[in-house]
Amino acid sequence: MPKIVTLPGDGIGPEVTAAAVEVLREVAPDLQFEEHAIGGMAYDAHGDPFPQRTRDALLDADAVLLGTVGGPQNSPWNSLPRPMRPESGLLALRKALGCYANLRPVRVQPGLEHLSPLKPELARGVDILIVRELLGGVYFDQDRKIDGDTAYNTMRYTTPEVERVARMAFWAAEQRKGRVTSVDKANVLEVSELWRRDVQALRDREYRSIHLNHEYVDSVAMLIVSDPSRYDVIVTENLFGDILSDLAAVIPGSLGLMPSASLGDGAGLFEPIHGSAPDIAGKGIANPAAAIMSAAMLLRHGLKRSDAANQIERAVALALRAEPTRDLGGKADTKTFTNAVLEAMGTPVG
Ligand SMILES: NC(=O)C1=CN([C@@H]2O[C@H](COP(=O)(O)OP(=O)(O)OC[C@H]3O[C@@H](n4cnc5c(N)ncnc54)[C@H](O)[C@@H]3O)[C@@H](O)[C@H]2O)C=CC1
Ligand SMILES: CC(C)CC(=O)C(=O)O
Ligand SMILES: [Mg+2]
Repeated sequence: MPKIVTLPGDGIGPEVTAAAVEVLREVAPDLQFEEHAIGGMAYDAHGDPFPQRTRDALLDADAVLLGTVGGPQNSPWNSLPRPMRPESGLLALRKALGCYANLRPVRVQPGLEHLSPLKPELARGVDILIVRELLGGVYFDQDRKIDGDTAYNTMRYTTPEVERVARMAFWAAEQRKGRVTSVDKANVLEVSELWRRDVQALRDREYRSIHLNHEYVDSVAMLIVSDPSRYDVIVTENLFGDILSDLAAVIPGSLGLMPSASLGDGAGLFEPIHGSAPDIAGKGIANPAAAIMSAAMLLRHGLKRSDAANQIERAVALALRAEPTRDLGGKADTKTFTNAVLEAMGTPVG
């Protein structure tokens, strides 16, 4: 009986996680769920955004399903010492799980081109996988400080860190169209120079069947939305990947359509890429599709149950076709959309 640790967190996290769990219970009744605290609500309840009890629960987990963390801009959480803030709890969770590769698919399913603000001929068939390095760069480096009118953070990578995430990107590309674009800022940053050198060397040594090119992050920010079909797999460092993937959410039409899987040393972590959306939290209108599709990624990557994952993804596409959520200009709210997905799972294929 696989054990799934759920961490609903803050804001819309509990709303979208409840929807994802409902769908998982339907396709995989043998799963055992154990809910724990993370983020701002964990700080309020236990004085720690990543409490020891949550940490302990991960030890025998087969997979972790996360909602979102963080409060609105005026939240008292934002005045806490940085290690006590909700976002620090999430970073500590990722580190504890050793999830160094964050897979963020950007797909426009057939028949859903109309949800994209892009011209249909640009949106049609888009299928990009962004592989974001998740445990390094400015988010984690301890060489950081704010002192009076001076502050700094450090973007640092080592060859082993670059190679392990690049390997994940090459592995994914082998099962796709065989193309990897490595994204950096090597014209300005030494850390990007190392990144580019190491990704190229690994490709030349071990992945000669993969077509690898290198592009600058500023140019990719333009091209990913103006010519998305040029990309198959994108691999990039932590901060660039965070920003590019939110930008890429424009392609399917909403952040609410962007799931993710974070893989690495042990149990995988599965979470929507969006934040806690304080502007809509508690209203019952959050789009749960990203969380539900993250649950599908949990089944595929965490439990090796691809059939069940495909069933969920197909049902989400059918539900979106029938009635999109508010963020996509439709009328469905969290509950009606989740019910539509559950109903579509019983619909015969074809
Ligand atoms: N993985 C995580 O838990 C993340 C947490 N955050 C945190 O979330 C909080 C809010 O951050 P924001 O910058 O406002 O980003 P956000 O992603 O929470 O929201 C950006 C915009 O997208 C909308 N949105 C996001 N997800 C949606 C969904 N499922 N359905 C419908 N609309 C959706 C929101 O309503 C908002 O207008 C902050 O405290 C931030 O630090 C931000 C990003 C990731
Ligand atoms: C720590 C998170 C708030 C960073 C983020 O925006 C993300 O992982 O998508
Ligand atoms: Mg982000």
